[in-house]
Amino acid sequence: MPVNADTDALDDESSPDSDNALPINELFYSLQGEGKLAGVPTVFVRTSGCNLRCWFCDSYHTSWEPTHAWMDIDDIISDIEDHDANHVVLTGGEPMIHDECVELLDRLGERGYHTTVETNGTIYRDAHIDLASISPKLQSSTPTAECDPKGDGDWAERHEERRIDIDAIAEMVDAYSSQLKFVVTDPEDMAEIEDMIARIREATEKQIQDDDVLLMPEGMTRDELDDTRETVAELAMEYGYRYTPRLHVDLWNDAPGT
Ligand SMILES: C[S@@+](CC[C@H](N)C(=O)[O-])C[C@H]1O[C@@H](n2cnc3c(N)ncnc32)[C@H](O)[C@@H]1O
Ligand SMILES: Nc1nc2[nH]cc(C(=O)O)c2c(=O)[nH]1
Ligand code: SF4
Ligand SMILES: [Mg+2]
Repeated sequence: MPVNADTDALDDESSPDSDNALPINELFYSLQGEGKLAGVPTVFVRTSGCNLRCWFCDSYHTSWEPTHAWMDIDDIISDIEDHDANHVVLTGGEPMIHDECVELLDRLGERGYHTTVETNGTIYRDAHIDLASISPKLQSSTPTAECDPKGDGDWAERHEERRIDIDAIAEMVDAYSSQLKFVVTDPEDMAEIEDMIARIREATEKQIQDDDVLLMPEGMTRDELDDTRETVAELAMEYGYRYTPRLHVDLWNDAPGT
């Protein structure tokens, strides 16, 4: 049976038919919308289940109310191969909570795919990863009662305890090419970002360049991004970090499968 690193991660009691399966919320072909590879045609594999609960999570049905079908790794690879792309993004939810993501990534690597993993940086795994796209979660992501989409703040304490593991982030930075992609909700986030980058730099053997650090405006829809993107672009110029758009939101708003 697949083992999840976190028992809160999957609320659904359904179980897979085989040992080599992952809970998949969606699999689709689009353009990479975020980060250094924005614009590259990519197949997205979205696992279900997360060890955190950001109030703003744009993938609500992988975290707050996880839904999925179990898919054998063979079938996931076969669906990926139906698309004419050599980039694959493994995302979620939090893909690294699942042991089986290692086999999927290694098999994609053997087939010559470029793999990006979108991760919150709390769990390190040794796997074929061409780009670790690490998005450490700031205090402003915590689902307090005022912003919790379920309205009760029940997850605030667990989220706060788990959201940062500097050693896990440093291990990823040492092992893989990486980018650090911070969701910015407000200029006040910058102090925490600066502090976190200093702590990660101290913990790694690698040089983290300023343009490996990306600021991404918070916003699930074009309207929401209209309120945040310019401020975040100006913060990127002020601090010398890189700005990343949310190209898929600019192009397709919050349409499913984009
Ligand atoms: C849904 S998460 C899945 C991967 C992993 N759990 C993580 O958080 O990095 C994919 C990416 O979307 C970002 N994200 C989620 N909700 C967002 C929002 N409302 N605005 C901007 N970025 C968001 C995350 O920070 C992450 O970089
Ligand atoms: N087009 C597109 N690009 C993305 N890059 C990271 C995404 C994610 O949800 O992890 C994402 C996504 O959901 N869509
Ligand atoms: S860590 Fe990622 S998937 Fe989990 S709640 Fe936050 S944004 Fe959503
Ligand atoms: Mg997304």
